[in-house]
Amino acid sequence: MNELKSNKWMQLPRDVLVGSDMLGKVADVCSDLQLGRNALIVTGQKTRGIAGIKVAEELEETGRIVQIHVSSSASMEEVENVMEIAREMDTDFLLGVGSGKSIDVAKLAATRHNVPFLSIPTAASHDGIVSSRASITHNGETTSIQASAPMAVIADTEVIAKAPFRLLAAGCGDIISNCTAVLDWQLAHRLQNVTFSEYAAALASMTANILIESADSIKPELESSVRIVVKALVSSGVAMSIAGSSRPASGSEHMFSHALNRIAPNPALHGEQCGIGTILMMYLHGGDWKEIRDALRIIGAPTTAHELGIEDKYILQALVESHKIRPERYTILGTGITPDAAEVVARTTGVIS
Ligand SMILES: NC(=O)c1ccc[n+]([C@@H]2O[C@H](COP(=O)([O-])OP(=O)(O)OC[C@H]3O[C@@H](n4cnc5c(N)ncnc54)[C@H](O)[C@@H]3O)[C@@H](O)[C@H]2O)c1
Ligand SMILES: O=P(O)(O)OC[C@@H](O)CO
Ligand SMILES: [Zn+2]
Repeated sequence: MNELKSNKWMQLPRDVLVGSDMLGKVADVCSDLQLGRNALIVTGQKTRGIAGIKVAEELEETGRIVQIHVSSSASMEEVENVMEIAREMDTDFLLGVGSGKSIDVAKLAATRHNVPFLSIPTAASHDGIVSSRASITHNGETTSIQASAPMAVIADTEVIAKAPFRLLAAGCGDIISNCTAVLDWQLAHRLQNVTFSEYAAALASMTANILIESADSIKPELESSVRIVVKALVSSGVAMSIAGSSRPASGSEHMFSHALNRIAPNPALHGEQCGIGTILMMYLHGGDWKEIRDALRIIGAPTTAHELGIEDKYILQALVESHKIRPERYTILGTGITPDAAEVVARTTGVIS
């Protein structure tokens, strides 16, 4: 079935807060959304101290009962653990406080337990902070599962600016990947009559282009840089909601990143891999891959396998196998590229040397 035809329900966050000291607004947001008394926070080992405890305290001050669960992985087992705790404490809502993994676990557990979910990222490393999808590992395979969109996104720019800059640069890679995702979507529309949304595609492309033009404003430890990136991630998330699919923000470059996650012994960050995937796939599209590479370089995101910390052989293997990741999603990779063609694209773009 056409992956987009059945999706006519656009789910968007109701409240989006981006700015300094926004963690202090969490109780106001819960009151605004009339969220009830029992709250379950899913956070990470590191991010518990960075934001998890502060969020719990803010909620407790307004008389709410709060439980914190520290999650170590984005696995289905963890989602089930969290659902069990949610049942036991009869939680009214969940909060994902931390990086992508904590947010995904909380998002899917909340969806399955049928309660609202708030997304409180401590890093702006990808657009999952706002999307209605959760990337969860099950039996060794990571799949992107449909979930409810967060009721609210609370992005504290002060907290995010203190996170390692590598995470913010990765978020930029995830946004820039909209460039090839939209080209792939247009191609699939022309060749396979896949449903295409002009609005979603225009929003996704515009978001990536604004970020490319602002590349020299993305600097470490600056809240103004964080604001640019978070707004772009929100915008990409809205594009996916309009489309009812990740199509406007995920094409062949994401398939390359997903393939690397399967193949490379130590994969890099999602957004870093997608950024390099965008250079490679833009070359295959015959587009301006140098513009993509230069923007990533200015930002300080990796543009080579060496900077990614992944051996050249895994890059080549991932390129050859990327088309198998999501066979129903037609992209520039078509039915796959040969090992020698993979070597040409990777060497010409300087991804491998
Ligand atoms: N749901 C979606 O639509 C979607 C989209 C893209 C990626 N993902 C998934 O998200 C996950 C990747 O997320 P990620 O890139 O955030 O990586 P991650 O969740 O592995 O986090 C990376 C590291 O950043 C640290 N961190 C976060 N905030 C910090 C801070 N303020 N200070 C110091 N350290 C901090 C974490 O502790 C962690 O060690 C993957 O599982 C991926 O599949 C989901
Ligand atoms: O559907 P996927 O490929 O998981 O993509 C979602 C998100 O990473 C897009 O930026
Ligand atoms: Zn992504």
